[in-house]
Amino acid sequence: MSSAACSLVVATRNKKKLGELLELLAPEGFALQTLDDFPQSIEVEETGETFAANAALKACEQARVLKRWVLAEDSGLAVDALGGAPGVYSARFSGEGATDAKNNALLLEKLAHVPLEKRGAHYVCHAVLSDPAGNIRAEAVGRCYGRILPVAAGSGGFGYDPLFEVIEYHRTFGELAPAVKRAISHRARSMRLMLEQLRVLRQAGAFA
Ligand SMILES: O=P(O)(O)OP(=O)(O)OP(=O)(O)OC[C@H]1O[C@@H](n2cnc3c(O)ncnc32)[C@H](O)[C@@H]1O
Ligand SMILES: [Mg+2]
Repeated sequence: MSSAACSLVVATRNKKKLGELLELLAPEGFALQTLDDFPQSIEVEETGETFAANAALKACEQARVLKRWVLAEDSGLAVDALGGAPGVYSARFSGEGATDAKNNALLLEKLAHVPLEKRGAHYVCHAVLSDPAGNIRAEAVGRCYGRILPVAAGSGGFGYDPLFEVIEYHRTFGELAPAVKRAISHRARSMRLMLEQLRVLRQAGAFA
């Protein structure tokens, strides 16, 4: 499992997301590489209207270029009072030059007059595994439910985490320990389902 041809490329340009994915996948014994290992890796445009479509674009287009197995995910926040927005636009909610701080500020502004009991939201993570030819070989979806607080709490995680209060804990992912996020987040749930499929594929010799 140690040669480059056997390895799995975890494809994301978001360092915080990459950190979480590596922590979830690394203990499972796969030889993981990142886009930093491939100077020829491309920027994939997220032109899809669904998490599934964008995850497929990120995995399959990169796989065709790299000629490697590629795992990618598209994730985001769906807010009930905003009809599911920002959704697939979560990373670019505040437009050109968006940052986590600007996105959070815009979210608070849009929910300014929404009472606490109507601030339900959930994170979604849709993961896709592509083979080196660019064919989808596995998919998995994970969700995590909570609500958007009117004031940020904590500095852990990334993105909307300081505003996202997790239903099970009544704390935001900004406040909760990384180990909790690793156990119950949308990404954790998606990766648990993906890992089941990765193990089956590995057993069948797919990565050999
Ligand atoms: O596309 P890649 O390169 O993977 O990196 P990205 O940050 O653009 O990733 P997405 O397109 O999947 O958009 C995800 C956005 O959704 C939000 N998001 C997703 N998961 C999150 C999490 O665990 N905590 C906080 N915000 C999250 C955050 O704004 C992310 O930038
Ligand atoms: Mg993106």
